[in-house]
This record gives sequence, structure tokens and C-alpha cells, in this order.
Amino acid sequence: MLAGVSSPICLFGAGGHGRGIAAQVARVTGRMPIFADESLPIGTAVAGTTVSFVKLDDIGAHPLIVTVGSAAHRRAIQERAYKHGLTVTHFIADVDRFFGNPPGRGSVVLSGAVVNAETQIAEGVIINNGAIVEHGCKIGDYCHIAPGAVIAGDVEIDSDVWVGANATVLQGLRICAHVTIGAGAVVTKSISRPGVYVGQPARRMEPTVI
Ligand SMILES: CC(=O)SCCNC(=O)CCNC(=O)[C@H](O)C(C)(C)COP(=O)(O)OP(=O)(O)OC[C@H]1O[C@@H](n2cnc3c(N)ncnc32)[C@H](O)[C@@H]1OP(=O)(O)O
Repeated sequence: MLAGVSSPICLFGAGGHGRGIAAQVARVTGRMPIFADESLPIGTAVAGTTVSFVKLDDIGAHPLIVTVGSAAHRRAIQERAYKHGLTVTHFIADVDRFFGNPPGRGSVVLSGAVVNAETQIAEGVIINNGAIVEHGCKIGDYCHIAPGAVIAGDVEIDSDVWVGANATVLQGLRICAHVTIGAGAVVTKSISRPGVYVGQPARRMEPTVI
């Protein structure tokens, strides 16, 4: 499902994340998306389609999704898109598994992911393949919930948080902005200090001092 689509979706960013989304957009909408990428020549073949644009301001009326894995870059490009007046849309691969509020602009909910009732997904969020975001959660701007991660009910995650593959966040917890949760971690307490957390239960990794 795509918000208000009239011409092919343009995916900005032809890296691994973009290539994965292209296949899903094509399957769900029955129409191949096109790509924009500032580092590839126009006409470059990518994921069964081509790079049609290199500059954001050439995209025009195509609905846009920024498909750059880095949250900082995704945010920067999406904010530039707003300044250019572009239409930034969202994408939900499995509408029959999506029960939340409509996601914010530029957010993607990929194949097999479940988003349960009363969950709010902000802007530029990635809910990756097979992730579960349970009822009543709030997922902040430019977060990435990686494949297979489980966010239990009523969790609030602030902006720019990366929850690694197969990690679990227990119900009712709060996670502050700019946190990375390692693959397979189990978060059992709220996190109020930015940093990287790994293990079961998750503990903060102290930065290496050289
Ligand atoms: C579609 C997609 O592909 S989406 C992408 C999905 N990818 C992920 O989910 C990956 C998430 N990233 C991780 O888990 C990373 O390992 C991070 C962010 C937690 C840490 O990365 P780095 O800072 O580069 O740590 P680095 O690899 O140097 O490891 C440092 C130490 O932490 C340990 N460590 C790293 N990751 C983890 C983890 N997830 N759980 C437990 N320990 C870990 C390492 O074994 C190492 O221990 P050592 O010093 O005793 O040898």
C-alpha cells in the first residue's frame, strides 16, 4: 500500500536497502519503481529498474521514498526533499499485518512485519522484514527496527534509534534518542543515555579509548 500514488515511486538511494525495497514496491503495486542516486549515472541498471535521476530537484511529481540506510543521511535527504516541495510517501508491504496509525512521511514497513493497534510510526522510519511492533508503541523519527526485532507493547522509542536484528525490547520501556541496540539484545530496562547496548540483558558498551 502506498499513500496517494499516481506515477511510479522514486526511491532515493540505490544501495542494499533501496534494492530490497524496490522488489517489494514492484510486487505490491504491480509497477516498478525508479531510482534516484547522486553517485550513479542516469541509466544505471539497479534491481530490475534504472537510475532515472541524480538530483533531488529533478524528481518532480514522483512520490519519493528515501531509501538510505544511514539515519543521519536519510534525515538530511528527506529534509531537503521537503524544502524542494517533493511528495514524500510511505510504503506498507503487508497491509493485512498493519493495524497501527498511518505511518509518517517516508516510513517503510517491509514484508512480514507486524505493526499492532494504536502504534504510531513517525517520519523516515524503517520497520524491516519480519519485525514485530506491538500495540500502543511510539517509534520516533528516523528509527530503524531491523529484521526480526520485537518491540513489545506500549514501548516509546525516541528518534534516531537503531534496534538490531532479532533484538527484543520488553513492554512499557522508554528508549531515548541516538541509541543503538545490538543484534540479539534483550532490553529489560528503560534507556536514558545515548550509546550502544548489547547482550541479554542489554548493557551499555563503553566506548573504546585509544
Ligand atoms: C536488512 C539488514 O541487513 S538490516 C541490518 C541488521 N544488522 C544488525 O542488526 C547489526 C546490529 N549491529 C550490531 O549488533 C553491532 O555488532 C553493534 C552495533 C552492536 C556493535 O558494532 P561495533 O561497535 O562495530 O562493535 P564490534 O564489532 O567492534 O564489537 C565489539 C565487541 O562487542 C561484541 N559485540 C558486537 N555486537 C554484539 C552483539 N550484537 N551482541 C553481543 N556482543 C556484541 C563483539 O563480539 C566485540 O566483543 P570483543 O571486544 O569481546 O571481541
